[in-house]
Amino acid sequence: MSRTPKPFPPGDPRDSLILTITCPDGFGITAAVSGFLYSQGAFTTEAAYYSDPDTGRFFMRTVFRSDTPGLLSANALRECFAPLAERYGMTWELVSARDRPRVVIAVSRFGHCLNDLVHRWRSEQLNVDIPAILSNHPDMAQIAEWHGIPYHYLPVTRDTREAQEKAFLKIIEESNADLVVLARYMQILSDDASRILAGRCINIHHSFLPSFKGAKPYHQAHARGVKIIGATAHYVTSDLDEGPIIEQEVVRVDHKHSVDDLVSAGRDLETMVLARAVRWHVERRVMINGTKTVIFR
Ligand SMILES: Nc1nc2c(c(=O)[nH]1)N[C@@H](CN(C=O)c1ccc(C(=O)N[C@@H](CCC(=O)O)C(=O)O)cc1)CN2
Repeated sequence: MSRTPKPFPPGDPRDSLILTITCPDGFGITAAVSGFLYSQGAFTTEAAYYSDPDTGRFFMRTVFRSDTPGLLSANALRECFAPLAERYGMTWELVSARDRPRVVIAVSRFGHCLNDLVHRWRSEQLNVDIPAILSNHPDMAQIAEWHGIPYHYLPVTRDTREAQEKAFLKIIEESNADLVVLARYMQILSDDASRILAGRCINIHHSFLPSFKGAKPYHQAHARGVKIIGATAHYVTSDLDEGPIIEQEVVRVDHKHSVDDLVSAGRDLETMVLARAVRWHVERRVMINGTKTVIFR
């Protein structure tokens, strides 16, 4: 099939398919994938690769138009691509940019991250659906009600922790959630919950990890006399605040800042960092690489 090199007419970027791949590194991977896409009549609009010398893993993200003449459907492409993927030991995913991941948000008493994410959803900055908001406090119910999102108040005490988490997970399952966001949700998930949600639960920690893990990081930072504070979005694992980091941001502080001043200075960092992490995750730009991540921004 001969084609004169000419650009494909511009269209809606949401009429695209996103192929993400990770596999053991080696020769010919990009050629094999690009050759496959070319043979299928795909018009590539974005491609990124990373070869990690430490882990010997290769990472690839390719975006191509889904509306080129003769291109197979996503399901048919998946069937055709599977043998090649098998040959290279690929872990891969092919999704449509039009897909709207279902995101359940969990919050406790600080609503700035929740409010920011819901606003970004409402203003179509985030191509997601939010089927539920969960909380161990009633404080944020009005935000949910205003936006017509079901709010599940799941109070927790030391004695009810196990039952509360069971209810938490049941709502996530019944919501068919693709992603869970802990938007300042101040409860530690059990090892079981962390395993169930592995790779699809993002937490915003209000410090520049690995400094000041755990509870009250601003109090810890103030006591230490730090000159910067930060926020970190990371995947949740059973090791508290040690999951693969997705995004971080920092701001300068000094001796004049009280703990409350640190909390205020950190608030906008937290919302910005979490919003970036959620957007990159739903756009399939984040790939887990052992204890770290590769981010194709
Ligand atoms: N399994 C995991 N669960 C959670 C993680 C994680 O990385 N792995 N991140 C935390 C968020 N977090 C800091 O960002 C955090 C939240 C809560 C605590 C904590 O000590 N909580 C106390 C109760 C506090 C309260 O009721 O106000 C507790 O759970 O006993 C530390 C760090 C979210 N979960």
